[in-house]
Amino acid sequence: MTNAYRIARRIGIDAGHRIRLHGSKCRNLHGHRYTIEAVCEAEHLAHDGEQAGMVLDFSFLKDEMMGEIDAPCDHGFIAEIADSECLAMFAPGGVSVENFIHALRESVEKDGFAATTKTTLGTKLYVIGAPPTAENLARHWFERLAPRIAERSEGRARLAKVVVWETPNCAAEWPAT
Ligand SMILES: Nc1nc2c(c(=O)[nH]1)N=C([C@H](O)[C@H](O)COP(=O)(O)OP(=O)(O)OP(=O)(O)O)CN2
Repeated sequence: MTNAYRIARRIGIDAGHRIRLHGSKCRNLHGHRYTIEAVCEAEHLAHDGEQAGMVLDFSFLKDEMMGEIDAPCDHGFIAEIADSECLAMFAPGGVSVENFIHALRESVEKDGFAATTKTTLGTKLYVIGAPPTAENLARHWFERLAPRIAERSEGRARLAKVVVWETPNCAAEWPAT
């Protein structure tokens, strides 16, 4: 086993979602206080400069988590692109539901997600390509954050995993370690 330093940082967001095909209560529109943890590791600490002695400055890690997760999702609604009944509720006046969902689908196919506030009531909407379970969100946010961590640490650190707690008792992580 290779020795490495590991750091972890958590943020919390509030967001709504539903699990479209769930057989029970999670089909309902509901919300969670999500806790998201990002774990980063490096074989070597920075030798000099403002990050000397660090894998990655905790504040840099927070900046990236806030940009990729908090800004588009906090106090928003996280939906699956296949959940057209749910997405239809967010279509703003003057735009057909078909066109609204088509534009979201194009973004999801191109970028892996769609984020918009051009919705009914200006509600923050974040759309991904899979059901918004803790497992899929952990993988999605891992894929969003990983390149940011590499860049912010000038290649020294890598994202090891993302853990998403949906409730204080239930968590999923990607990748399994
Ligand atoms: N493996 C998964 N199972 C479930 C997920 C998930 O993302 N991954 N999500 C849900 C629902 O979203 C639900 O809101 C959470 O389910 P549950 O644990 O049953 O909710 P509780 O309110 O009972 O949780 P407590 O921690 O006991 O308050 C369902 N399953």
